[in-house]
Amino acid sequence: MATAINMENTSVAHNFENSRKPKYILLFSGKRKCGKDYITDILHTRIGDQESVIIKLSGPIKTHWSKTASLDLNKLLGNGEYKEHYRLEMARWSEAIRKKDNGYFCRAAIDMYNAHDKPIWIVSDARRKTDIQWFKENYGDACKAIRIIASPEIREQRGWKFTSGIDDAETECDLDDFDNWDLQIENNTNNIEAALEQILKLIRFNTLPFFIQFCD
Ligand SMILES: Nc1ncnc2c1ncn2[C@@H]1O[C@H](COP(=O)(O)OP(=O)(O)OP(=O)(O)O)[C@@H](O)[C@H]1O
Repeated sequence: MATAINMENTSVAHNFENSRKPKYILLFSGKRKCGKDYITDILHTRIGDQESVIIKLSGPIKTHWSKTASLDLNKLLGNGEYKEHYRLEMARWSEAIRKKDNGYFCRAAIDMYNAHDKPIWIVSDARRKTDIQWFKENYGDACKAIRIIASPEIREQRGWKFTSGIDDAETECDLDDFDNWDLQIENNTNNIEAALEQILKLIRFNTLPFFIQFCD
């Protein structure tokens, strides 16, 4: 699903201090090809564009890095040699930034997807404990951590193939032993209605008009 991206705004979260707090932040995580994009796209459609926005924490990394290192952003966004050539360097660069400031890419992504005035943020790719920690430190109980689980067989049917260096990397494994999920949902079948219902229940989203549901 196309999500509005502010490609021009590659500076980090100037608006952050003044931004309104969202009512809910749904932090999705799960192994590759478990269906994070699939479920969050449908959820976003169900809740609506006025009330929700999808935030990809990986979104700003390439834009920021291409600026910093004076590289061709379009080539980095593609699937060719160019991206592969710079992959490791980019990973090192982003890791160094994260070590200094674990909220850097979270704030940049919030800005990039123009999330500030949407009450529900759907973060589709939490990968590290520090991602969840940063949101919880800044937004408290508004945050709900959701783990999507699919069996290895189903993930393979969806195109996953174990790749050393990716599937055994920190980005893929850091949340494997996280034990504070607000919700864990299975996504092994084509029917995701029950899963959607559980997620919507978590944020008490129902068919009442939006302004009534979210009045304090
Ligand atoms: N419940 C489902 N029913 C039908 N197709 C699904 C379902 N869940 C996921 N898929 C399909 O499986 C594939 C992988 O899903 P998706 O891209 O959402 O996974 P992901 O977790 O975001 O993967 P990655 O971590 O690699 O980005 C997609 O083609 C998607 O349409």
